[in-house]
Amino acid sequence: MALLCKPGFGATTTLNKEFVPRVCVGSRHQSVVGFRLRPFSNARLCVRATQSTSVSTGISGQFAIAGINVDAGEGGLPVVKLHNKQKSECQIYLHGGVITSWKSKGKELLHVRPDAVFDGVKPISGGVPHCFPQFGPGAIQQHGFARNCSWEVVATSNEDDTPCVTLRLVDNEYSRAMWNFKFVVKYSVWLQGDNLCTEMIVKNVDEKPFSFTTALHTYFKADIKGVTVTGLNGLKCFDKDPVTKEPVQSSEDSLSELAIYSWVFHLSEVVPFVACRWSDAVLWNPYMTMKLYYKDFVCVENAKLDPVTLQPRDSWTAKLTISPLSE
Ligand SMILES: O=P(O)(O)OC[C@H]1O[C@@H](O)[C@H](O)[C@@H](O)[C@@H]1O
Repeated sequence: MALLCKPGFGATTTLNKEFVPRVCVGSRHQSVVGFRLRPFSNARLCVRATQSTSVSTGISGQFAIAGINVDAGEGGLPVVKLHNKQKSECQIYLHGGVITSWKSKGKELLHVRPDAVFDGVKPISGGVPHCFPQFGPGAIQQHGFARNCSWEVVATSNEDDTPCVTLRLVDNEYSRAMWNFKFVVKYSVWLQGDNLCTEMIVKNVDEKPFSFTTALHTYFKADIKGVTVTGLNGLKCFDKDPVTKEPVQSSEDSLSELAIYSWVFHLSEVVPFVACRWSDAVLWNPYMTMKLYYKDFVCVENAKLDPVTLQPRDSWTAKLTISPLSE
């Protein structure tokens, strides 16, 4: 299943037959997909995103401070761990700059695929991987190279029990061989109360313009038999499910709040939402192409699918806050 949703593009839905997996959005697809999809009011995870025009992270400080540790993780790869007094925790691997774990009050909310490799070469499949500078297939490798490059820590802070780390990725020989541009991406991850927050800033430090597409390809832990994703109503959808026979959505609206209802999240209450630079959403589950383990997660991805063009010295910023909603 792959469903790409964009705000404000009119009333039609385009179906693309190239891809095998299936769509599961709400109960309308019940008969197509062959499993039951139902919302659970006591089980909700809200994905919200906020817009920012600022290019400053406002973060400074030493690396090893209270609330922030670095360890050797799987495969001996360096992993940064954040925790706060509200019992939120997360882990970010420098390989790929990927958040592999986010726990709220002891409950894991992200999913790392069982076939994920931690060899420092291939991308780590799961958690919150980057797709940059290309989302999906295209001129360079699928989902770009940022997810299999080594990011560096450039700042840490922990003010008001808000542990934060800022990672940086800059062009190198490997990236320039595929995508011949000089760039800097800064990616900050922090825990604010129960929320997991990120800010991504892409800066053009070249002398020529460049364009990119990008996404945070988030894998949420979920029992696929009991999951519903809401917030996609009214968006134009590009549906890669060859089985779907009719448009998935029909009217115009804007991408606002996305919420995931699943057995796994024993959570409730909606969090307010503000529109974002992550203007698009991608809903994906591999279904039978990964038949051993498609049941345990749903990807709800925050994306920018229309290319962003940056002139020299310009930057682009997008923020995301993911809020578990307590009972
Ligand atoms: O398998 P990858 O490269 O990690 O990407 C995961 C999936 O990402 C989705 O967004 C794509 O629609 C799929 O085609 C792809 O398989």
